[in-house]
Amino acid sequence: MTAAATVQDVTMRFRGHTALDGVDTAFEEGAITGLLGRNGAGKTTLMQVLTGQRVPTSGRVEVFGARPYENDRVLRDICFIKEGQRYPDHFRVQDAMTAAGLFFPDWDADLARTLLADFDLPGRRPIKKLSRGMNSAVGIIIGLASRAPLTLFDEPYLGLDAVARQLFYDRLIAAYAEHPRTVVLSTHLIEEIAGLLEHVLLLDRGRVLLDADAESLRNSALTVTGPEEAVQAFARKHELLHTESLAGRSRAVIRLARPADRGSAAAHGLSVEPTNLQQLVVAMSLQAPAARGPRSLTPATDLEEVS
Ligand SMILES: Nc1ncnc2c1ncn2[C@@H]1O[C@H](COP(=O)(O)OP(=O)(O)OP(=O)(O)O)[C@@H](O)[C@H]1O
Repeated sequence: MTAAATVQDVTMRFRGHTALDGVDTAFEEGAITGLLGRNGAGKTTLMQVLTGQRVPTSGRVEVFGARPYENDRVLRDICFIKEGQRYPDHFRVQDAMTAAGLFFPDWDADLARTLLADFDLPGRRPIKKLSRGMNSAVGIIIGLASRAPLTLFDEPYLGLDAVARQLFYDRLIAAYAEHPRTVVLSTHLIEEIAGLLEHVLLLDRGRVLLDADAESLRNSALTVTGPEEAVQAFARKHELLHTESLAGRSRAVIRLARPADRGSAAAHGLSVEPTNLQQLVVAMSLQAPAARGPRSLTPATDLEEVS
């Protein structure tokens, strides 16, 4: 794979708190990666180090072959859309589009115009008078029309209704099909975006819990139901992520040792359903703390100033 961005053993400490803890990963060029994890898992922090907004305490970050910090050549190729994006007070919607057009070398003005109409955004209205959802739509339009080779959306939906979110997903796929680029999308609405993702990076308390392509993930997890003992016998051969039992029957989310083992659940007398991405992420995130034990406190000597 060709990586648009690589993150090597990156740790980011804030005062008394480790937001990223030895993160190793790579973002494949031309793929859509879902950056998932519970509140405080480190998603925004990872996006900040990728976009040169923060320098990690240790480790190495490269985007398009170079460090992103204060590197204009690299930063021009990155668009980072955050939740609740702020704009200068006097900006109208059209001013935000014009400013973005000046900044991004690959800006697609036609696409921006089409998207303004799609999202029903009045170009002349001051941004500070927009509703919360309309404000989010401005960011989404800039992200899509930037055609930036690395585009990151950090939970960009604040206040966006279901119709507008669907519009975002549809337009993202269309824009991506026309001009493939590297997209990183962080969200808690996992099932809504599951179908868009080619890769999944799941963080938990600053560490990578899962880094896998979406297709193999879909094939590797399943939910089985049956007599408690039969479920346990099956689970012992694989990885048990989550289980609930009632009156001698169990339902378990399992990560298979090998995708080919999928059929063997029926041989154990179990009924099988597919596990969706959200169930898998929830099961893995719930399991993680017990497996790892409590996070140790950061030594005082390692503290970093909080900005
Ligand atoms: N400037 C800062 N100073 C101190 N701690 C910080 C700072 N920025 C982030 N953190 C802490 O780092 C951890 C990771 O935060 P981050 O915003 O990256 O999480 P997240 O996965 O994006 O969460 P959410 O899904 O809630 O947006 C949190 O515990 C947060 O409180």
